[in-house]
Formats: sequence, structure tokens, C-alpha cells
Amino acid sequence: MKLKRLRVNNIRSYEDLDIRFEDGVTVVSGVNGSGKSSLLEACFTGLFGSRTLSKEFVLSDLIRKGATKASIIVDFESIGHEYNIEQGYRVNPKTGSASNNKSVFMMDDKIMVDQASQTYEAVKALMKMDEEAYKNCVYIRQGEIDVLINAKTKDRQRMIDDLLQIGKLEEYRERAGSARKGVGRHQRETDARLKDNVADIEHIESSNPYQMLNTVKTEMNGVGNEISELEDKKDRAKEIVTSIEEKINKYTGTLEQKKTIDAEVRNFKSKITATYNDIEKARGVVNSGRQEVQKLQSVNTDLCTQIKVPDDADVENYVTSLEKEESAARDEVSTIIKKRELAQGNERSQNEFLLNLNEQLKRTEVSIQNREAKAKSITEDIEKLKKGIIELEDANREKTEEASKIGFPADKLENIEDIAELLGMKQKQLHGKEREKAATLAELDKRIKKAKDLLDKGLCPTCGQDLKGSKICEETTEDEEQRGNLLAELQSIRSEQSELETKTERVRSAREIAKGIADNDHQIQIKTRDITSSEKLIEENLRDVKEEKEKENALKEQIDEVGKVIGKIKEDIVTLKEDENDATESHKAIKDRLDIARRIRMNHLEIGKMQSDMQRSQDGISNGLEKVNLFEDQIKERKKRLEAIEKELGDVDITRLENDKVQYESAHKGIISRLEDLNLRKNELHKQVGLIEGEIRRLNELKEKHRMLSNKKEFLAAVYRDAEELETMYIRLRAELRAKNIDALDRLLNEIFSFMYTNNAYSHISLDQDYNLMIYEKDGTPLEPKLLSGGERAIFNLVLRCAIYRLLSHSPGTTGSVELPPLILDEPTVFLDRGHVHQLIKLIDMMRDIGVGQILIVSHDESLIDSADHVFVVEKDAITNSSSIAAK
Ligand SMILES: Nc1ncnc2c1ncn2[C@@H]1O[C@H](COP(=O)(O)OP(=O)(O)OP(=O)(O)O)[C@@H](O)[C@H]1O
Ligand SMILES: [Zn+2]
Repeated sequence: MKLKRLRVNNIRSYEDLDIRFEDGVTVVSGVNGSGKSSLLEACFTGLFGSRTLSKEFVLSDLIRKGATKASIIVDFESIGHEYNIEQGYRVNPKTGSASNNKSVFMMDDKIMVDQASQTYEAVKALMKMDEEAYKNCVYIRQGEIDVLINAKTKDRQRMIDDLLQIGKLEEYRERAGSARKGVGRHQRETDARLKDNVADIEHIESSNPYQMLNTVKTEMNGVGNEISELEDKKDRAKEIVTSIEEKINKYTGTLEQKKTIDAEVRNFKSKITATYNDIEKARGVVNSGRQEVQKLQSVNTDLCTQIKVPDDADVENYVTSLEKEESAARDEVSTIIKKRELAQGNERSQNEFLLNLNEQLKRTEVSIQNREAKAKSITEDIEKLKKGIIELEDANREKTEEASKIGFPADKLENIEDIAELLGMKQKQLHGKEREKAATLAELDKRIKKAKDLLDKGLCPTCGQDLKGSKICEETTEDEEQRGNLLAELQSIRSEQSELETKTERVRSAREIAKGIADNDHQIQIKTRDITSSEKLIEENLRDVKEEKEKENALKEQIDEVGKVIGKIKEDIVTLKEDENDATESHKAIKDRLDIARRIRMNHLEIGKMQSDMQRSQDGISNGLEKVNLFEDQIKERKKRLEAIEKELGDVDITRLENDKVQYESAHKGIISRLEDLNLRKNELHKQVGLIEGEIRRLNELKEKHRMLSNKKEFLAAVYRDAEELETMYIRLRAELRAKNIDALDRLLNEIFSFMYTNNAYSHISLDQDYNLMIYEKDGTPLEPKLLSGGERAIFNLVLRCAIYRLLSHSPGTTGSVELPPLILDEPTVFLDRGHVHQLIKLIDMMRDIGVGQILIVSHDESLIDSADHVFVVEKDAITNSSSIAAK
């Protein structure tokens, strides 16, 4: 494998990088932190993806700070093909985490896969190593010199085995081993089944099935023969039993017949007895009938003489004509009764009418009396009223005189109300005037008193100022004068008032008298009206009395007339009662005759009925006698039949027949039960035959299976041997290969060590079969590599790596140095002294000379540059903080 070109975008300190690699030794130099190691890391991650990150790093650490996108493109060639891997990255600005969003693997410009995991697998397969192997063998990371030295022997063994593809052999061995184990399991299983199979076969054979089948079949034949013999016997016994049964049945049938006939004979005899009884009864009926008829006939003769009818007259006609007569007589009686009842009804209603009239008369008389009494009392009332009026008129005359005495004659008394009103008005006027004058007087008194007070103090009574003259005195005098006038006026008003008072007193008395007169007048008027209405009442009353007296007379006349009518009706009733008696008597005589005639007719009917009964009894008698003859004939015939049956029964011995039957039946039963037993046995034998035949079939099957299992066992043994051989072969092969590799590696180690190591302390290195590394001092003392100094360890590491690289390049699993990736060394000179740096340069030359196509060295050591075929210088701009690379 050859690196051709590396392009990166936003990886670590690089913004943009495009570098082409050539064959031979390439040295990349630059100061600390310029971006040398970043270049190698970019290459590594470009090939194997994010698995290359050390534990303490995450994907976003790889991406240049501040960038959101990044990419790595690696171009390389291998075995004549061009390859190209592109990895793309994206940073999530929110979380700051990065993802590998693109991973394309191309061969000869064709996309093979485009997913990170697939790209990884493709690189691994192409280079025949994973990222671990790459790190151990080709890419010696800065500062990781102790990894191989300090590794446990087991890990070292696995690592080297894997690099040399020896690991595959172990894988094949394991497969062969598990195949062998699988076959072993099958073998054990087959053996177990074979053992079971043999045991089954032995078990069946020990029971001797063929012989048993023979014995059972012989017994079955014997049983079959016995069964057919017994079947014949059974049928015969059955026939005999049937014939005996027939005979017994016939015998019992005849016996039954005899019993029936005996019963019939008894029956006929009892019937004859019964018939004789009937005949006797009929004879009795005939005799008593005759006596009865004679008796009735003599009664009838007697009755005929009673109603004077000839013995042989037609009774029926006679009864009919009598019935007609009787009905007419009855009608006559009821007609008369109806008439009489009608007359009596009439009499009752006339009496009621009379009663009614008398009552009316009485009421009218009472009414007249009442009205006359009333008229009398009203007349008395009128007298009283008249007397009252005269009294009132007298009283009024007295009052008028009294009034004119106090100055009010009749004419003045009439206007007394107007006078009273005028007086009232005058009184009011006077009172008003008096109040006015009194008020003026009071005012005047006040003024006079005030003026006097002021004057007493020497002040003007009008303006309250000092008095300087006598004018004031005059004014006061004026007031006094006015006061005197006012007092005189008041005096005259008051005397007028007392005059009016006396006048008013008189008017009041006159008014009372006038009122008394008016009241009396009113009373007189009322009484006069009462007299008029009472007189009218009396008039009306007298008119009514006249009317009622007329009515009284009419009623009296009517009562007379009704009395006459009632007398007439009573006479009629007497006559009707006499008629009724006559009619009733004649009806009774006819009815008596009719009764007798009816009795005769009844007796006639009775006689007829009796005679026909007698005739029927006579017929019964001759009938019965005939029946008796018939029954006797029947009895004779039955007796003949009985004689014949008796003869027949006499021959048979029934007891012997029954004994025979019992014997044959029990023989039949015995045969049947024996047959049942035999049939059961036969079935059982059948079953046994089936079972034994089944066993024999199974035995044959088991034998067949035994053959198959034996074959399989042989086959499995062969397969097991083959697998075993294959397994041991793989083990041997691996041991051989490993031994060979270890020998080769041991040789290469010592060769390179003695080439590289210039001091004299150590003689050689050894790598034993268990991959233990040991270094020997000149005196032969072995030292573990970890005890070496830092520089010695660096040398030892370089030697180990280069030895492995060389072993790989010669190994049969690979096809030559072309396929190995370039040998990459990161700062290999770090712990080396000058002499060893020189040796390193020589080692690099040697590696190039033995055919390592590309050697890529990162170093700040100038001395390495001299030996380089190509030199690059890396710089980092302090301002932009981004690395750039330039060829030198
Ligand atoms: N994710 C990143 N973004 C930006 N710069 C980074 C990032 N990771 C590392 N760097 C810078 O990259 C620079 C180069 O580191 P690198 O390990 O390649 O240096 P070097 O040349 O190998 O130095 P030395 O000689 O010390 O080994 C460092 O100075 C570091 O600051
Ligand atoms: Zn570095």
C-alpha cells in the first residue's frame, strides 16, 4: 500500500491542507505545536474512522475550533488499484458535538460503500489489519514506545499471531474441534439407542413368541370343534321341549272349554228360576186387577144414580156440557159482583164529596164571623183616632195664646225663623265693633303709659330726646280725650248687646212653641190619613161578607142534592146483593154435579188402564213359559258336549308330560352355559393370537432398526476420526508456524539490535516460544525489557517494530512489501543520543534498501532531514492559528 495524497479541511490546526506523498523517505519537520503530529492523526483517522481516537478524546476535539464542517480525503494505491476514502464531519452548533455524516470508500473512481461501518470493514479487509495492528506495526505514535514492551505475553502472542494471520488457524482448529464434539454427541446418542434396541429384542425373544402362537392356535381348534357339536345338541333339546309344550297347551285348552260349558249350564238353570218368578208376579197382578175393576164399576153405578145419569151414557159429552153450564153460571155471578162493587165505589165517592161540601160550608161560616169581628174593631180604632185629633187641636190653641202673650201673635210666629236669623247677624256685628274699639283702647293705653314713663325721665315721649318745651303735654291730653270718647262708645255698644240678649231669649221660647205646634199638626195629619184608610178597609170587608153569604147558601143546596143521590145508590146495592146470592147458589148446584161427573170419568179411565195392564201381564206369562222350554233345550245340548270332552281328557297323563318338560329344559340350559364359556375362551384365544402376532411384528421392526443403528455407529466413528485428525493437524500447523515465526522474529530482532545498538552492555535479545522477551547482558544475566533506561527502551521499541515490520513483509500470508502501509515514525529521536540518532539514520536507510516503499518520519531533528528524499516544513501562523505545509 502506498499513500498518494492527503487533503484535510478544518482538522485540528489545519484549515486547508493538500499534501502529495512520494516513494522513499519523507521527513516532515517543524517547531513544537506547528501541526506535524496532526498530519499523521488525520491520515490515521482518514483510514480507520473515529475508532482511532484515544480514550480521552471525542470526535469534536478533532475538528478545528469554530468550524461547523470538516473533512479528510486520503488517496492511496494497492496491488494495482487506486483507492480513495472521504470522511465528512458536521458539528451541531447547539450541543457542540460532532458526527461522521459522510464516509465513502471508492475503488478506481467507483463508490464501493458509503457508510462509516462498511468503510471501516473494507479498509480492514484490504490492509489485512485493524487500527490496533496498524498502530503496533506501522504507525508508532508519539510517546507510545512502551506499549509492546510492557504488554503481557498472552497479548503480545495474540498481537503477533494476528499480524501473521496465524490466528486464522486457531479459528479452523476450533471449528474442527466443535465438529468432532458434535459427532461425539451423536455417537453417544446412537450407542444409547442401540443398547435400548438390543434390550427390547432380547426381551421379546425371551418370551418365545413363535412357540406360544402354535400352542394357542391348537387350543383354538379344539374349542371350535366342541362348540359346533354342542350347537347340534342344543337345537335337538329345544325341539323336544317345544313338542311337549304343545301337548300340555292342548290339554289345558280342553280343560278350559269344559269349565266354560259348566258355567253356561249353571247360567241357564238360574235363568229358568228367574223366569218362573216373573210368571208368578204377573199372575198376582192379573188377580188384584180384576178385584179393583169390580170395585170401581160399582162406585160408578152409585155415582150415576146420584146425578140421575144412565149407566151407559156418554160420560165425556156429559162432562163437557156441564162444564159449559158451570162456566156460564160463574160468569153471571162475577157480572153481578162487579156491578155491586161499582155501586159501592160510587157510594164512597159521593160520601167523600158530601164531606168535602160540609167542610167548605164550615170554612165559609167561620170566615164570615171573622170579617164581621174585624170590621167592628176597625170602627173602634177610628173613634179613638178622632178623639186624639180633637185633643191635639185643643193643645195648639193653647200654644198660640202663649206665644201672643210673649209678643209673638200668629202672623209673627209664622216668620219666627227669619226673625231669629236677623237677630243673630246683628249680634255678630255688635261683637265685631266691640272688639275693634277695645283693641284701639288698649293701644291707646299703652301709648299713654310709655309717654308718661319717658316724661318721668325728662325725655320726649315721641323721639326720646331731651324735652325743651311743653308741646308734649298737649299731645298727651289729646290721647286722653280720645280715650274718653272710646270708653263712651264701648259703653253704648255693650248696653245694645244686653238688649239684644233679652230679645234673643224671647225668640228662643217662641221658636220652641212654634215647633210644638208644627209637631201636633203633623200628628193630626197622620191620624186623619189613618182614619181614611180604615174606613176604606171596613167597606171592603162588608163587600166580602156579602159574597161569602151567597156562597154559603149555594153550598147548603148542593149538600141536600148529594144526600138524595146517596140514598138512591144504597137502595141499588141492596137489590144487587139479593141477585148475587141467587146466582151463587145456582152456580154451586151445577158445580157439584160437574164434580161427580168428573169422578165417574176418572174411574172410567182407571178401569181402562188396569185392563190393559192385566192384558200385558197375561202376555208376559205365556212368553215366560216359552223361554223356559228354550233354556231347557240349551242345557240338553251342553250336556252332550261335556260327555265328549270327558272322554277326550281321560287319555292324557299330564304329570308325566310336565316332568319331561322340566328335564329337557334344564339339559338345554346346561348346554347354553357351556357354550357361553367356550365362546369366551375362544375370544380370549383370538386376542392372544393378535397380541403374539403384534409382538412378532415389533421384533422384526426392532431387528431392522438394529441394522440401521449399527451402520450409523460405524459411519460416525469414521467421521469422528477424521475430525480428530483435522484438529490435530491445525494444532500442529499453528505450532509449527509459530515456532518458525518466533525463530525468524528472534533472528531479525538480534540482527537489527546488533545493527542499531552501539554500546557494549548487552549481548543479545531472546524471544521464547511463549513470547517472553528478554535481553541479556554481556555476562549472560537476563533482564526484563521494562528495567531498561528510557533511551534503551526507545531503541528496543524501534528494533522490535522494525523487526515485526520486516517479518510481516516476508511472511507467507502477505504477497510482498508493496502491500504494507508506509512505515511511520513520529519523533523517533526524542530519547536518543547523538550516536544512536546516527544509527537510526542508518536503520532507516537499511529499511529503504531492503524494499520498504515509503517511510514517513515526523521530526524536528535537523539531522534526519539530510537523509530524507523529500522534506516538508510545517508552520503555524500565530495570528490565524492555522497550520500550513511547504515542500523544501
Ligand atoms: N481542535 C483543534 N482546533 C484548533 N487547533 C487545535 C485543535 N487541536 C489541536 N490544535 C492545535 O494544533 C497544534 C498542532 O499540534 P500538533 O500535535 O500537531 O503539534 P506538533 O507539530 O506535533 O508539535 P510537537 O513538536 O510538540 O509534537 C497545537 O498547537 C494545538 O494548539
Ligand atoms: Zn508533536
